[in-house]
Amino acid sequence: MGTVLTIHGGVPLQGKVTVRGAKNLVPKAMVAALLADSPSVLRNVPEIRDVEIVRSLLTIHGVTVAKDEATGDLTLDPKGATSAPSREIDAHAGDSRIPILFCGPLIHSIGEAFIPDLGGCRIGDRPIDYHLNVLRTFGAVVDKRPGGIAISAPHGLKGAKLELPYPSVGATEQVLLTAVKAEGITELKNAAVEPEIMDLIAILQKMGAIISVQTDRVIRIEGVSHLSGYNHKALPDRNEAASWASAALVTRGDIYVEGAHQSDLTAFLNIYRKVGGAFEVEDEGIRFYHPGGALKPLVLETDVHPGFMTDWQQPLVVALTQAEGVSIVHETVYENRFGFTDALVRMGATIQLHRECLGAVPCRFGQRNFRHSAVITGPAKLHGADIDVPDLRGGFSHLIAALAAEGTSRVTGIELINRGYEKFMEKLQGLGARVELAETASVSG
Ligand SMILES: CC(=O)N[C@H]1[C@@H](OP(=O)(O)OP(=O)(O)OC[C@H]2O[C@@H](n3ccc(=O)[nH]c3=O)[C@H](O)[C@@H]2O)O[C@H](CO)[C@@H](O)[C@@H]1O
Ligand SMILES: C=C(OP(=O)(O)O)C(=O)O
Repeated sequence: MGTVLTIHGGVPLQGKVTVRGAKNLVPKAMVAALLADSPSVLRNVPEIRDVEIVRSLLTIHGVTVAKDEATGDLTLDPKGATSAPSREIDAHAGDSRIPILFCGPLIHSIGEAFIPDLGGCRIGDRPIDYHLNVLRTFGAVVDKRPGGIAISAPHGLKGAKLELPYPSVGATEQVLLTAVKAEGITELKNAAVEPEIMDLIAILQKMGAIISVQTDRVIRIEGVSHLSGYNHKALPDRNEAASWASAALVTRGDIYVEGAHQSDLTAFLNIYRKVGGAFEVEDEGIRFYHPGGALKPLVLETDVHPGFMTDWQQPLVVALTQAEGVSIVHETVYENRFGFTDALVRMGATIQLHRECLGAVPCRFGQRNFRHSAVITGPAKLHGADIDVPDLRGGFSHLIAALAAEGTSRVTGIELINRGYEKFMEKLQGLGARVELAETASVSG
């Protein structure tokens, strides 16, 4: 049995969608609740799979997670925190990237952690060497075991001077979640400063942490011995907002994204305007629309914040297939994030991948045989196809390509999209998309 989504293309998406708390913040805020000695309340929580995974991981570690059915708010009470049965931890292997962030909080609360093998999008190797190196510098002992890693700190966790080789989001969060209760002062150089990290810092500060964000990617943390629960409204999901914005452009539609927050999307909005999209910023959201006429090609590089976020790249590439002329996209964050373009080419797009850095600045992947630059020639007439969703953003980009295409597409593997897009079927239907879900006995991709 499998679920097949049938999409009849050619309908401009029009209407309103609401984005709630960010996938890249909410699960981490839930992990932070483990650091407290009283309950936390998290608001604006989306119904996505990554939240369910972390809820389950917290629950098996003795944290009580209660959901207010009317508001969706979560109350997380860590007072019963304890080791989890390995069988139940193993069941979470391959689920998401968040478990690695349990290391510091679990050591602080119960003295040890067992972290199952990670999941998340397959868009490169996604090693965890930075995470393990910073944990070791704090004094943790890391033991690789079949199915995961065991971590403990027989002599406690102590603040340290650290520098990341690259401003990794997850490794910066690892440092924050560990340093807040480590003994002494931690200084992190080359930290990531994405808005979701700033929101995590806001949460930790509400809990009683002492953290200063200094110039040039330096974060300084003074460890404290106790933290209290927080009450926090998660920042909205800027990546989902950017996805719907691209959907409006690709389908020549008009979508008001309630919850979209201008200052978290500055780099995206500049590119959106340059490619020929229009937007109107309101207090509660942003209206994104295709103003008519031809889209313009451009040259674009993904980067860490405040640059153009890598998770915005895939849906925007679909818009670039409709621009008049040649666009270049240089992916500098992940070495293997253009796999999704194969399906776009099958749908009629002209996209060539190159190993060279086709950007202003050579990146880490230049001489290493990774096809991480894309040349997109438009406008291309897209036609429907059978597609198997490869990953979260790639999958969303396939959906919007199918929505713009002539004819019918059959999409499998859409469960992956639930990991980051809340109620996307309802949202698509609300925007006028002609989509149908069906269960089938045999699925051909
Ligand atoms: C759940 C979550 O928040 N996911 C986001 C997070 O992923 P995530 O935190 O996994 O991404 P990172 O910022 O850590 O990764 C950036 C780069 O650093 C490399 N690296 C990272 C860690 C490490 O130990 N070693 C190493 O080499 C990665 O392979 C990648 O090339 O930030 C990414 C970059 O903004 C986003 O695309 C993801 O949506
Ligand atoms: C890469 C992504 O997520 P994750 O890090 O959870 O795999 C994403 O959200 O596009």
